Amino acid sequence: MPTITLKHLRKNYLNQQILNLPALILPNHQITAITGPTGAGKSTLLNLIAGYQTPDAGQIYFDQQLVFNSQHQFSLQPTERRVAMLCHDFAFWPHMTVRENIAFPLWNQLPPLVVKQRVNRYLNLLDLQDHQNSYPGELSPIQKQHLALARVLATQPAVLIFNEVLSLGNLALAQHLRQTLTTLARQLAVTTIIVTTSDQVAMQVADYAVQLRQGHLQQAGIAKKLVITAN
Ligand SMILES: Nc1ncnc2c1ncn2[C@@H]1O[C@H](COP(=O)(O)OP(=O)(O)OP(=O)(O)O)[C@@H](O)[C@H]1O
Repeated sequence: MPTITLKHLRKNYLNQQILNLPALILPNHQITAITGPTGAGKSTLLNLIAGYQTPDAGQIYFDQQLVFNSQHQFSLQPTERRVAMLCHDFAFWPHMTVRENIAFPLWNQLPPLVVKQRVNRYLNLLDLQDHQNSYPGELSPIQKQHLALARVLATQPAVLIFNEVLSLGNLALAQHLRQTLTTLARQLAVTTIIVTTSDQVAMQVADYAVQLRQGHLQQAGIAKKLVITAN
């Protein structure tokens, strides 16, 4: 897990400042939660870290490696940052089997035998062996969650990010996904950043928590010591 260091990070939309973080360090804990009410800037921060959006100013480091610097217009692509996002809508390839969905992102990167071994490992981990030749449309909601996790974990990212705010359609399903994700992240030692509106969720699942309010840092520290504030 890299320690993620943000310096003088700013993001505007239409001349309105929506994120302003003079200095923030996300230490190399296993699970970090970014929390705060709607509009606090959580998704924006996640997207800036991942490289899906570009800051208006500032620098981002993963450990000592510079991944973004506004002064030199330098920005590593998300794949170069080895950041992967667990998609809330899962976005499977419907015409590919479960096995093919997990293998597809690996085909251009690894030799066929390694892909096969990697896919077998994650099929086993997520209890999907018996469904490897099924199509995503034939899976239960829980199995779809497991496929989404297997597919993203099989890429072995340096940082896995998940915006659970976008996926709260069904509370029981959302809880299952959060639980499975955090259990696996710890078991596999995958650094994970979860975005949530709930301070309670942050305290339950995370090691470190960053709380935002209106684009500013409210608190950052050990998740269990987060001071819960009214939204
Ligand atoms: N593409 C955009 N254009 C204009 N304003 C935007 C855009 N994206 C986000 N914003 C604004 O930036 C602010 C922060 O948005 P952001 O989505 O990062 O907040 P959030 O904390 O993730 O909220 P939520 O919990 O609802 O997802 C909000 O006021 C939002 O309206």
